[in-house]
Amino acid sequence: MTACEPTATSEAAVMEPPRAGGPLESSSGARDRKASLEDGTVDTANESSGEESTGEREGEICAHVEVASDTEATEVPADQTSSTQTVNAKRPNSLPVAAAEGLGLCTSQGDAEVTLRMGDSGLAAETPLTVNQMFVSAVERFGDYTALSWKEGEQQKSLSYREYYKSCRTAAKSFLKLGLQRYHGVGILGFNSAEWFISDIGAILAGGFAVGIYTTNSPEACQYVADNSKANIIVVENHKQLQKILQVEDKLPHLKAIVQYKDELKEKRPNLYSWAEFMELGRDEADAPLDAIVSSQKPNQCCTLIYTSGTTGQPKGVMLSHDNITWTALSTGRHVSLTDATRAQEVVVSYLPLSHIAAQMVDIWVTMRVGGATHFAQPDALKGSLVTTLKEVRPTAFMGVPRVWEKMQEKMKSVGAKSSTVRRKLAAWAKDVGLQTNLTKMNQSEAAGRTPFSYKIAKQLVFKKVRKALGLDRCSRCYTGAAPITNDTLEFFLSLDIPLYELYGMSESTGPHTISVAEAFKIASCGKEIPGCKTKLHNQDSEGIGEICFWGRHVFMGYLNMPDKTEEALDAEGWLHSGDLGKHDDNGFLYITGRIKELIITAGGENIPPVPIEDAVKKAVPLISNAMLIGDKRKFLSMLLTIKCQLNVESGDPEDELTPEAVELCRKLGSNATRVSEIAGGQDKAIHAAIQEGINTVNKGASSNAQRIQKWIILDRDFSLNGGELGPTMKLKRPVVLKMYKEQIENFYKELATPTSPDFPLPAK
Ligand SMILES: Nc1ncnc2c1ncn2[C@@H]1O[C@H](COP(=O)(O)OP(=O)(O)OP(=O)(O)O)[C@@H](O)[C@H]1O
Repeated sequence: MTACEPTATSEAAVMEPPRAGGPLESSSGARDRKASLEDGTVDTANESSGEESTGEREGEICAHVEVASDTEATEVPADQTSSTQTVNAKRPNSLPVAAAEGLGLCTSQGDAEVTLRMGDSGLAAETPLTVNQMFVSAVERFGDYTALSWKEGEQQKSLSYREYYKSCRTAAKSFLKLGLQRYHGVGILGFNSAEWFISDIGAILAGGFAVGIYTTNSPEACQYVADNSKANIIVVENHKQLQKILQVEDKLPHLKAIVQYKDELKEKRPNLYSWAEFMELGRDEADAPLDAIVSSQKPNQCCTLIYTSGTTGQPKGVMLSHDNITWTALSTGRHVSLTDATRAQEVVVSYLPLSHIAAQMVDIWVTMRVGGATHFAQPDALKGSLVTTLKEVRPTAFMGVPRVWEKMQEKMKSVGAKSSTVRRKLAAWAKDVGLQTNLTKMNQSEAAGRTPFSYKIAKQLVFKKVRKALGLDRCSRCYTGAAPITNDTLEFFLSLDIPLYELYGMSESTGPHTISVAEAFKIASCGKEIPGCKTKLHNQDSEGIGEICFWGRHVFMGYLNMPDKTEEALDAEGWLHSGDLGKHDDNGFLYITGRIKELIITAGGENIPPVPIEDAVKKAVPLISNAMLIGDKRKFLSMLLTIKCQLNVESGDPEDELTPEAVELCRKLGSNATRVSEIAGGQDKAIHAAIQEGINTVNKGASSNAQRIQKWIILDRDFSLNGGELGPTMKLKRPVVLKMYKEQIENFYKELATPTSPDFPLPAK
């Protein structure tokens, strides 16, 4: 397809993908990574529908941008038009590279339009839709099906698709009445709930941006997001979240109103509304102004901002277009073969932070595409109630970030450790059978298809019971993603006949880029691209490892008001550079091998990916909860370690008390410690010796002296979400940890002599 694809409301600018390493690629000079592309070190494994990129296409792109700029037809209320009119003016693209080459694939302006990356066949060629169009279609097909459900006390509540849509429209009218302007944010700060979804979609229908704010954000971090997105309205969950906004309210010039969706308002303030008051505002408003806004929206305009959690620096506002969302939901649903509600309704449990794209995609958008039902977990889901909810709801698909699966694994192990010898032996036998059978199936060897009898027995005696105990007995698809998971956890669940299908992507790719599925599953691989997307491995080394780059309609529009960062992320042809390293196997399965964005480059110039070393240490010393390797611009490597401890049930904060598993491990090592403080102080010789031994083992496997850990320290508190050391997907926020433990780190490097022995004896205190 080389022409604009007309949509129900407008024409959206479109573009077909460039061929990896094609002529356009070499036309940019500015970026380092281009040089190696020109060397021809490009993987084209997934180019089946790749088109030759030509100079003519550049011309086409310009033309399409102009078409897009000329197609504003619908009349929109006066206070909604100003930004849109700016779009219609032939504004130069904000990016120097884009401007120079006439590309319209990206922008850093919230009110701009981009060229859609249409393909000429298959899903990539599907007609682009706005969020409203997708929702209307869902209501037409699944109007009376349950869309959202939740528990209030002992009562079960729900909304059908028809009611859900109506509520979103009412919320949209209320937002407009409160003064929401086009392309301004509606911040949403709270735990997953129907109100969260309704605020999100209401904001989009009203022409604003839906902007999730992490509940763990400090007042200042909330302020940053609200200010950056020019939020006119902030929707908060409760009094606690309200206090954060009130603390920074004076510094938010665009803020007009705050809405609190749970609990009674504890105080009266002008422009503070309860949820009921808020919905009342829009209840009797006329339809016409909202309809005019909705029909003026185009698929290639921004509707959602996802703020990155800052594992690699200052949070950035990832601009997602209507098409990014509606198309990615379509492609993902197809890829994982979700069932349409008219045949059997899919059910998911919503509990992961909704300000993250993974949760939004799964809980809101993919589920809507197939008419599925989303059930809201309790706010204390991650503090322990999740499994209870899972057992009540029995989801058909379930997504957990690695930490969720690790927690389940730890819990199951500690329960298993307390069971009788016979039960333990039975479980060990069943797990062995489960692992072998699943690995055989995975490798599709000769034996595939012939399920051994022992597997059938293990399934009856163990696997079915485990699934039931986890609430996963109806769940044919269990996913992990958004952060790296260890092989240990993958194998643990595979041995229990629960294959974890891995999902890989970024906020900048509207969530998923690759997902493994039952029919194409390889342990430790993130699977293959969702249909209509392509991968390029940039600057490959001799092992075929290169930077993973994405192409497709899931690639974001750009970072809001950050042209430089946008230009860093997207090359001149529009390939999204992930900053992750990966390789393909012969069958096109993608494996993530590291993150360029967290590579340690020592003072000696050695490039060291920290995660494999950190994982190896955690494996060698199971007592360790988190490990962070230090060594960037340093003469040798050192490591910060934390110990597995209990979490406070209320706050989720790490406590001093060790987990039962950790206490037992200490016993085995000859220590009576029950608290982190007894270990962190350095007085527990047995534990120190065991950690040193584990580190020595890891050091022995190091490929060079520079890759050996020379010093380490046990910190007195585990890393946590609340503490700020971990992001919402439990990825380490390395810059935060570096800052928090600056003193301890400096102590590592104070000594004059550089230790080089792999058995460097004493840990720093
Ligand atoms: N299955 C996976 N395996 C390994 N790493 C993954 C996986 N899925 C996602 N990631 C990592 O997460 C990154 C995407 O993170 P995301 O877009 O969610 O941003 P974030 O958590 O907000 O952090 P940041 O602030 O670094 O952008 C990927 O680039 C990759 O490094």
